[in-house]
Amino acid sequence: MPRFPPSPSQRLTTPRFLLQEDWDNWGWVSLHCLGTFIYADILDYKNLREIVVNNRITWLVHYSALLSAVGEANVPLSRDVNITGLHNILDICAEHGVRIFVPSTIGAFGPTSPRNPTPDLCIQRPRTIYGVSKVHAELMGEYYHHKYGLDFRCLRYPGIISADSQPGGGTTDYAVQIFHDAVKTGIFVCNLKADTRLPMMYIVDCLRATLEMMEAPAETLSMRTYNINAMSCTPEDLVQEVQKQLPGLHIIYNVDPIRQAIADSWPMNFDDSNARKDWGWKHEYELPELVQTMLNFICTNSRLTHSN
Ligand SMILES: NC(=O)C1=CN([C@@H]2O[C@H](COP(=O)(O)OP(=O)(O)OC[C@H]3O[C@@H](n4cnc5c(N)ncnc54)[C@H](O)[C@@H]3O)[C@@H](O)[C@H]2O)C=CC1
Ligand SMILES: CC(=O)[C@H](N)C(=O)O
Repeated sequence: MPRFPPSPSQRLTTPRFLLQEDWDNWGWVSLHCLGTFIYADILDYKNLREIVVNNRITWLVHYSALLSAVGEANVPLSRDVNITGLHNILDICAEHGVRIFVPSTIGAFGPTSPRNPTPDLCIQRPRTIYGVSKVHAELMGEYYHHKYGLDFRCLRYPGIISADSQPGGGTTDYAVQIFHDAVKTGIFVCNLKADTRLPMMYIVDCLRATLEMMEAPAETLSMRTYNINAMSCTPEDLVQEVQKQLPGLHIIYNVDPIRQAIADSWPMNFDDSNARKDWGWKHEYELPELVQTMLNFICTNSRLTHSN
């Protein structure tokens, strides 16, 4: 078990040298203690440009966004953050020769896309402002690549499951919340139907995929935007796996119609064969390992919190 919080010398370690067990145990928590953090508004173009220039940024990973469910609750803010914010970032990167990674999502597809499986190239007509903004990001990034030579790279993530932060207002939030509630109260209220199948991935695989795609030689990339996948599961599958460890877990299904409609329009299975072929993508975590790792992390953290 790594020391937490990391010592000053550990803080100097770059993410690339973190051990697998560090990721498993502390994940982003370790990363949080490694670098300089500057609060910035993605809509403040001048300030962002100053940060990029003053810190000699060469790679920009652009994660700021409003996710699918919160986006539907505030369309103007979502449009500003997800679309205007992206424009700011693309312009700064193009102007200063900065390479850029932007995550897209299964939410970039819609009810008219093939859902089982969903390939990289097919109809994309999402019905959420989140999905529309992500299709826009994919197309704008690819356009800047062809027009200005911007090194734009993009992965469409499935629902990402991680233990060290609270879910951010997405349709796949249930798959994170279940672990916290299972450990804290033993009761979980699920806002999607038991048989809603969606692609999912553990955060460690997601971060590794991101780094591998960013490091892939340009000539291996036949596309600038790739699907990546690990597993595909329903709330029922997840509940059964968690109950193997915590048999007392009680589930109540209380479906949220907005989230359910979004989930019903998203891919059930994600075809990531191009990522596997072009730059060797391979996931490591299947559902049983994911559940075990999540429960270990949350139980250890809650024991530490109670003993402090
Ligand atoms: N978590 C998931 O399952 C998936 C996430 N993604 C993408 O990964 C990225 C990160 O997602 P999460 O960490 O889950 O979401 P999150 O909601 O936890 O984080 C989004 C971040 O954006 C920041 N933000 C919002 N408005 C801002 C502004 N005006 N200026 C600067 N920052 C602002 C928020 O403070 C927050 O830290 C997003 O682009 C999302 O679309 C894609 C697919 C799946
Ligand atoms: C899959 C995503 O993009 C995100 N977690 C959401 O549910 O909005």
